[in-house]
Amino acid sequence: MSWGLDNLPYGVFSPQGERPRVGVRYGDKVLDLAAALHDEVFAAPTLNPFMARGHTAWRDTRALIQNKLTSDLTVTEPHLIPLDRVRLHMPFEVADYVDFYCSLEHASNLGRIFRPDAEPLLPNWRHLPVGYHGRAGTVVPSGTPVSRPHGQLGAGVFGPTAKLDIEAELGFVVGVPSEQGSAAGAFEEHVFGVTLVNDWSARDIQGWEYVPLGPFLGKSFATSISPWITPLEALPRVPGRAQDPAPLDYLRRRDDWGLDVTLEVSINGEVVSRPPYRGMYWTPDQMLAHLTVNGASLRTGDLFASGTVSGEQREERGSLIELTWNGTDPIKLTNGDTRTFLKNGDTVTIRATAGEVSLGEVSGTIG
Ligand SMILES: O=C(O)/C=C/C(=O)CC(=O)CC(=O)O
Ligand SMILES: [Ca+2]
Ligand SMILES: [Mg+2]
Repeated sequence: MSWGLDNLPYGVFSPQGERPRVGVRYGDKVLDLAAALHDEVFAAPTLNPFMARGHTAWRDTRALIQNKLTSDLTVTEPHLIPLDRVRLHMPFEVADYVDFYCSLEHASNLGRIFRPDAEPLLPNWRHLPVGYHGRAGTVVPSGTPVSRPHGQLGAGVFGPTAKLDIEAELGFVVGVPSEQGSAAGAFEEHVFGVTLVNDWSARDIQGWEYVPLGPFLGKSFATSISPWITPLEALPRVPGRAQDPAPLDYLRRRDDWGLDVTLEVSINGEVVSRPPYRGMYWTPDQMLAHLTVNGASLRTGDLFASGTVSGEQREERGSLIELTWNGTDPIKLTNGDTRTFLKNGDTVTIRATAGEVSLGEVSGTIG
């Protein structure tokens, strides 16, 4: 069965007329954890209090749920609610949101497009995972409509963006906070799980505003995440991609944190790309080490995303600016339509799987 015992992602749901609370997805049902486990932490309308409990509690709870769904199934059955009878909500309260730029292929493609006369990769790129601070307050759950942003598109030009784009990414959710000091080597201790991220981007606003401080209003209007947070334990890990030059010691990989996840991007129901996470140059443990190396502390609910996932092939690119080469080479859809950037009414859905494990989907319609 899909969404089986090896999957069990966490989310926040409410049956009609009832209060939002924490549940686990099992098949096409959601297990009401407060009722099934008699633990008030799951009566909260966000995952934050449970995520703050830490790695041992996460592991024990997962084992307990697996047990409730097998040997104790008759007792548990009444607490399984069909998904079509519930609403899904924002799964956690986002503390800070940071976005990295970890795909070598994506960074090279964007360099070629934005800076055609320079080397595609900037000199720092292979030495550190480049990132920027995003806007936590505009991270929204899947299904939230996305309004086309207005802004400056060039000198003296103001209007709606003509280059509304997507970025298919994985996001990592921090459960356990840290005091000032590096969290290098402590990924499993701090990071609770993984969500899907669509980092909507207005390329014309971005291209005009971003020098020299990086993305600002071109990306801060909305960032969508999937409703189910997949525990790290559910995800198959693989060795990270080889790195040249060898990174500094604080960025040295102490473990295999490559993740064998394949994303799938659809526009109006038609698949346009399948970006492979496995080939990402910088791995999640390196992002966490870099994020904290200056002493910055972590809070429960911090979200750090991988940056756009793009592979070597055209049909593996995780943004429209790459898929259409900044609009010069439109995508042809099977109904005869073409797309450069998004039109009003378009729905973009990003799904992801890791073997048998589904990470669900994040979807948004341009309204
Ligand atoms: O290279 C640039 O100037 C711009 C890069 C991006 O827009 C990418 C970004 O936001 C990070 C990512 O998603 O990889
Ligand atoms: Ca991004
Ligand atoms: Mg964004």
